[in-house]
Amino acid sequence: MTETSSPSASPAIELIGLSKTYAASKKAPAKTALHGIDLTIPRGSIFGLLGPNGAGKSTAINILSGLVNKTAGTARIMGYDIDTETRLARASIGIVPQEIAMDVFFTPYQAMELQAGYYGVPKAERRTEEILDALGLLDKRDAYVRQLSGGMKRRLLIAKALVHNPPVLILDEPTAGVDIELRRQLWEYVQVLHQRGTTVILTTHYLEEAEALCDQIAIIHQGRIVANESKDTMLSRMDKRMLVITPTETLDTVPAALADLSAVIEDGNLIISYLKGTDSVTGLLNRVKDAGLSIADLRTDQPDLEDIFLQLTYGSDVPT
Ligand SMILES: Nc1ncnc2c1ncn2[C@@H]1O[C@H](COP(=O)(O)OP(=O)(O)OP(=O)(O)O)[C@@H](O)[C@H]1O
Repeated sequence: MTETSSPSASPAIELIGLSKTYAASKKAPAKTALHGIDLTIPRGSIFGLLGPNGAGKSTAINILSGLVNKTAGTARIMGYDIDTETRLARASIGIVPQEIAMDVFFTPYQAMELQAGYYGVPKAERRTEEILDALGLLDKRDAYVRQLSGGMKRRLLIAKALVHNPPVLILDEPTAGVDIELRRQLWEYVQVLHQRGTTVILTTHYLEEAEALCDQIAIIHQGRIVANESKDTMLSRMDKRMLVITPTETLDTVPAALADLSAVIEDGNLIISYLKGTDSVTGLLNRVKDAGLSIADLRTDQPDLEDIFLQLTYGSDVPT
């Protein structure tokens, strides 16, 4: 194994031209799940990888964990190439899977010890009790996994992913189907890991979760990265507002006098996009009146991360 990279200067994750095409089977034609994606995840970030079902998130994660072979491109974890420095790359990452599939005949303590053995963590360096304690499972250390609640099993999955103290932790849909209290606990623990310097990557369908936790967000859609920016930049798109005007007479097209505005007609309403703090709503209303429209009703709408997400992934009707 050659170790030519310079891990200390490298990002936590670096994907360059990463592609995956699943081969055709009797039941389905070949499917390209990733179209040469480039993605850099900085060290120490809490990074949200968002995308609708089937976008390619699991494929990307499974390539990093070695479950799926890529078709082309390069993937590095903490600077270690998954092809040429496989062992170091694997040791650098912990993955908490979506599915709760566990051997029910082990206790949490035994499950942790087995996992530590799998990663070759020497007995003296194991932190089994410390990790179980951090995840609120110490009092269940000797219970059978089958006796644990769904939330406890999920926490045990996180505990197992931490046995080798990986600098990068990937949580695949960590709070799907989890109650509010457990979600809050998991969020708190993610913050603790973050404060300790762990790079945390999470996939989630809950945009609220990404908004609360992540400092950087990438959106993947049909195997392509369609946005990748800091959360603040993504949220600053929210300076955009929509002025929704219901005219007294139904409109089919934007009046020519308003053609220079960012405006569309939807369900007979005139929707004008503007920037809060930059454009004057009074000025816009005067323009509308000068165009000869009389206003029956009006309101302003604010896009949120959900709108931005839909706009980027479904070409939704949020005006830009
Ligand atoms: N083993 C496989 N064989 C063939 N096609 C696959 C395989 N695994 C995934 N795909 C296809 O590749 C595409 C991407 O799937 P992937 O599971 O990576 O998406 P995802 O973003 O993780 O979705 P989800 O949020 O539903 O888990 C989908 O069209 C999926 O049907």
